[in-house]
Amino acid sequence: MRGLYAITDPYLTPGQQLFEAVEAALRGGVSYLQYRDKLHEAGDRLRIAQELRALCYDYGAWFIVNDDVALTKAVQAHGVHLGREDMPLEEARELLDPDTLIGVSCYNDLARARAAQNAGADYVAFGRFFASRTKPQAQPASLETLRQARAELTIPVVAIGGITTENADVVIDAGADVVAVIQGLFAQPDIEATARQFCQLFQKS
Ligand SMILES: Cc1ncc(COP(=O)(O)OP(=O)(O)O)c(N)n1
Ligand SMILES: Cc1ncsc1CCOP(=O)(O)O
Repeated sequence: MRGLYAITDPYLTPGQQLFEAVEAALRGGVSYLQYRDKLHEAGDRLRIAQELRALCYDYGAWFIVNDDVALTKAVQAHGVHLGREDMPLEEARELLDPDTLIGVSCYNDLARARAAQNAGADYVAFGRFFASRTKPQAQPASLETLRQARAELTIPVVAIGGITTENADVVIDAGADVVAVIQGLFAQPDIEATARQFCQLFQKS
C-alpha cells in the first residue's frame, strides 16, 4: 500500500460537485478514496457511497468508508477506517468479510498502533502533522512517531493532517507509505493536476 489517499468532504464539495471532484482526483492517480461524511443522513449516505464506489471501481482505486461498518458492508467497499470513537477493530473484523481492509487512526500513539497491528489492522494512520483547516481540533503528531512506526511496524503507515504538495515530502521522508489529504487536494483549483503532483512525490522516493 503506497500512494495518494483522498478523503471526501461534503462541506467542501457539496452535491454533484463531489462526484466531479472525485473523478478528477481519480484521473490524477488517487489510489485510495475514503468516503468521510459527517453531514448526510443514512439514506443519502448509502446513495452517495454507491456512486463513489462505482467511480472507484471504474478507475481501479480502493474505496474505503469512514466510521461506518454497516455501510461498508452494504456497498461492498474495499475497506473501512476506524477511529477511537468507532466500533472496535475486533468487532468490525467479525462483521466484515475477511478480505475487507481495516485501517485504524492512531493519532500520535505508537502503543495503539502496535495493538492495532497485533489485532489484525491492515494499516495505521498518524496525524495531524500540519495545521488542518478541516479538523483544527485534531491533536498534533510528531515526525519521530512516524519514523518509529515505520521502523517497527510491518503494516503500511498513513500520514494525515494539513498535507499539501508543498509539505508532503516531509512525511514521506519520515516514513509515510501513504499520504491522506482533504483540502490539500479537494480545495485546489486543479484537482487532477494536484493529484498528479502528489503521485510524482512517490515516484521520487
Ligand atoms: C486515513 C485516515 N486517518 C485518520 C482519520 C481520522 O479518523 P478519526 O480519528 O476517526 O476521525 P474522523 O475522520 O472520524 O473525524 C481518517 N478519517 N482517515
Ligand atoms: C480527519 C482528520 N484527522 C486528523 S487531521 C484530519 C483532517 C485532514 O484534512 P486536511 O487534509 O484538509 O487537513
